[in-house]
Amino acid sequence: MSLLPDINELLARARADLRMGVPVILQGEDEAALAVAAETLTAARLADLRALGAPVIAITGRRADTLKARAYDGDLARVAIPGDADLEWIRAVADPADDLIAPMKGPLSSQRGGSAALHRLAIALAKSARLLPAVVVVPVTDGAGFAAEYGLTRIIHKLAVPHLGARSPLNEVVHARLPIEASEAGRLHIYRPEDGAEEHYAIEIGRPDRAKPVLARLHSACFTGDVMGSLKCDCGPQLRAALAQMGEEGAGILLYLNQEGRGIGLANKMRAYSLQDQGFDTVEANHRLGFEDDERDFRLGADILRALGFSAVRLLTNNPKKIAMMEKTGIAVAERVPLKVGETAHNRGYLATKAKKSGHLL
Ligand SMILES: Nc1nc2c(ncn2[C@@H]2O[C@H](COP(=O)(O)OP(=O)(O)OP(=O)(O)O)[C@@H](O)[C@H]2O)c(=O)[nH]1
Ligand SMILES: [Zn+2]
Repeated sequence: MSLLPDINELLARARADLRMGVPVILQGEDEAALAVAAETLTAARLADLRALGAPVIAITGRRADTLKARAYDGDLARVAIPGDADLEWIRAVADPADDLIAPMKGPLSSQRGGSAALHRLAIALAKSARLLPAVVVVPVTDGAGFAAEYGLTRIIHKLAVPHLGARSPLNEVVHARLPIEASEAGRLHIYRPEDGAEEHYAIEIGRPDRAKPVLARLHSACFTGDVMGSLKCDCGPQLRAALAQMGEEGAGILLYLNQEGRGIGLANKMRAYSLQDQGFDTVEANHRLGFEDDERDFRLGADILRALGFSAVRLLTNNPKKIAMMEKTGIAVAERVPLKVGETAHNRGYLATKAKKSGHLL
């Protein structure tokens, strides 16, 4: 029946539900659970979750490290929510904002034994909804019945898992001429993924020869740097320098990938900035929030280049991971073109951390 939403559509709906604070049913082989993102949980919903059973808060191994909670499941921990814990307690487990001024009291007790598969799915969904990776989970006996009774989105674990690790096919929606400062011969292409996630853009300068390596840049969205002129990073100057070089050469392709904050979203990036003001560097801040250093998937850049007809690039970057990923996904990197612009007194430490911890080339 084509009118029923498929798994991609249900996942998109679940992401929206989690962002709104609406519970989602996660369905395993012979177990089911109700999941609500810690960040959007309300006191009324917490009370109703408690009426169903003993909820836990699922957090990543990274966040568990910071909180000194045991991560028996390796990549994640299922932390028991004490009977007298309120919403503030849950927020403090999820969000490191007040880790230093109001450290969590008492040891956190993690669940061991049983399956953590639904909790892992819950965290993956929260990350893909660009929320803090912390989800309150409580078992329910009849997942299908519960979902039907309350009109909740129900995600079948075994159908969802292959989609979370994979990237969705991207389709070009439209392209149009866009003269820009760097070149009057600009053209903007819009790509929309089939899973309802963020759209990505490609700016083509001139008409690059598809048979030759094209001057290319994979730029990750940075609202603060690209638009506001932030001095904390080098994104704005890199964006403009890349376009300027393409304009001078008369040809090039800049992919503007909507992977704000290295894939954690703008709200989480601002949480990371707030931690940086407490003295943590860019990598430590991501870890305290429960994220990896870099949550981006550069393969989608290769997908767009291929869709545009390119198979080889001269890549404007200082990031060896971008080069490795291009090569791995079948786009040849004929040359690395360094992009060193925009160092300021405010971002010197950030750039040094990227060089030291993330392997960026100087
Ligand atoms: N999480 C997080 N993201 C940041 C921070 N500073 C900048 N960003 C994001 O980092 C990304 C910058 O990516 P790119 O310009 O592709 O930079 P790169 O990976 O260093 O690689 P090259 O510039 O190609 O050498 C953007 O998505 C920014 O929003 C930060 O402190 N924390
Ligand atoms: Zn930036």
